[in-house]
Amino acid sequence: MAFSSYILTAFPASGARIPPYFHNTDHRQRCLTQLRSKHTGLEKYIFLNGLKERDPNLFYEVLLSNMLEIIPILYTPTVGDACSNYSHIWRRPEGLYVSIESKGHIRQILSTWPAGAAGRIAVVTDGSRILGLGDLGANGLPISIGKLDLYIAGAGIKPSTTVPICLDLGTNTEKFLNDPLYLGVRRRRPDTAEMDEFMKEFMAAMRDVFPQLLVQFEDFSTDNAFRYLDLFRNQYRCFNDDIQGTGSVVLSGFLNAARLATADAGTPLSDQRILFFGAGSAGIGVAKQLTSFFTLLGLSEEEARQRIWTVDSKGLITADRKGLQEHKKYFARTDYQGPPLTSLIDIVKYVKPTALLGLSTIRNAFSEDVVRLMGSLNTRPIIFPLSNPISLCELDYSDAIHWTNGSVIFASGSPYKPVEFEGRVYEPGQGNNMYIFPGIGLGTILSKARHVTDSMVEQASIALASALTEDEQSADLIYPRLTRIRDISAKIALAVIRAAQKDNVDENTLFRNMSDEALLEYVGAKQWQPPSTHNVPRL
Ligand SMILES: NC(=O)c1ccc[n+]([C@@H]2O[C@H](COP(=O)([O-])OP(=O)(O)OC[C@H]3O[C@@H](n4cnc5c(N)ncnc54)[C@H](O)[C@@H]3O)[C@@H](O)[C@H]2O)c1
Ligand SMILES: O=C(O)C[C@H](O)C(=O)O
Ligand SMILES: [Mg+2]
Repeated sequence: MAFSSYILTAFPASGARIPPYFHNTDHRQRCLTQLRSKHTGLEKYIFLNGLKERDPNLFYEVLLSNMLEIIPILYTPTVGDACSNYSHIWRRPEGLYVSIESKGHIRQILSTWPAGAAGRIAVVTDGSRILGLGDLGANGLPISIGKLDLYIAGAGIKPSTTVPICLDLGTNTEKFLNDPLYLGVRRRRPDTAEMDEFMKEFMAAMRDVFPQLLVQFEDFSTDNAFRYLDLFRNQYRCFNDDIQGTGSVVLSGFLNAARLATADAGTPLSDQRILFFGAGSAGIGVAKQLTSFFTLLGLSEEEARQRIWTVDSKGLITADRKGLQEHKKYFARTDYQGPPLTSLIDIVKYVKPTALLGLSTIRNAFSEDVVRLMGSLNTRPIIFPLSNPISLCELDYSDAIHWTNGSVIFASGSPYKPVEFEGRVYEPGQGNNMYIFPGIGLGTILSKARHVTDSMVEQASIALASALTEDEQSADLIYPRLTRIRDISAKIALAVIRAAQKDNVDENTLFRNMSDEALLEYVGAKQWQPPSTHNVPRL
């Protein structure tokens, strides 16, 4: 709906109440000025939320033309504040809550969603590990909404086909249970048996109500993230963003980073030694995906595994450790003899990594001595502090540049600003799954892939890595600039569709005979654009 017709619908007989020169002004600019007048990120988030409610098309138009400014508000880092405070800032219903108390009649709850069978993509969280902020319970909904805004802005998914969902299964965070304004059910989280029953009913009901839906699991605590991905990935059209999306985006950045590092050092690409600090769903998801970096170069799975080391809160993960969680076993080292290695600096001295990746939620864990050591071991050290939001990031960009004299190849999970050092401006990368999931979603939806296969995720990664322009390459970037995300998502979608075809999971086989060029054009044409509002001033 154009803005002027929106005004007339929202305020019948408002003709005379619209200021006489309103149409001579650019209302998008007015919105931006109002946004910029807010002092805190949370106030900006609340303002944007109100704008979206008043006029969704205008909201998306403003978002699309100001992505660099607005994405960090709707998404990491500010969405972290929005989640932490959601029970207090809540203003209106904007997503679907499915409560554990609805077990037995989940289908009826899902059927209340207005778009019904039109739903194509749902982001589902249970709020148990929102970013690195822990168990936020029913406050987790904004993460689903923020991801879907990226689907809309970044891939051109039609807003009315998106379904943001928060599963309200209780919380183990005492503070919320004692907060009179807390919006969720007041109970602790269920045990595995009760949660399994709930999840199985939920997924079956989702398919009944939304037959064409792709489900993105988001920010489930690590054990459940792996558990439900394993349980459902061959049965439903679904994927886990923290495991697979993050794996894919980091592989992509790593392909470009390793090329840069080895070109400068004159060493073989396959000589990479990768150290993971943090071994949860994200750390292990990325580590598994990074084995493809080596297998794509012709190494065996076993050789790839040997080039990866993992660290958790107890130190270097070794196979002899008692009670090791299942997901940590694959990368547990069998070749380390000696007392447990617990401090990061000792681990770096022992491993001599070419790359250090952080998915630990520990702020500033990459201390000056660690970063300087990485700089002395490598001509171009690869350091990716990937924990979100920024308040939990392992290393600030400015420190990374200063402590390595500008030699670092850097990507963080949340955005940093460029840094000037000794007369040169350095641009950070953002290694965030937001570059990948919109394209994976778009490709999966268009091809109606029955499942999201490993090769769809891997090809998405390669497509992203190959999307750098000459200009971006000459600036030493490892990810494309975010302003190009729509084009990039279309290219990723193309790669995902081709992989779905190879794996024979594409229910829509119409694209099989189309050339890449024609298919890319088709995908681009499918991307939703907000209908332009009244914005061109009539002067
Ligand atoms: N950049 C991205 O796109 C992206 C994607 C997904 C997750 N993440 C971020 O990754 C982080 C981790 O997510 P997760 O789901 O794996 O969480 P998690 O809680 O399961 O994992 C955290 C890991 O860090 C380890 N750890 C904790 N304290 C430590 C310490 N003092 N020293 C060493 N290791 C320590 C834990 O043992 C665990 O293995 C979060 O901050 C999340 O926001 C980023
Ligand atoms: O949400 C993000 O910014 C990335 C990722 O999914 C995370 O959990 O941190
Ligand atoms: Mg996440």
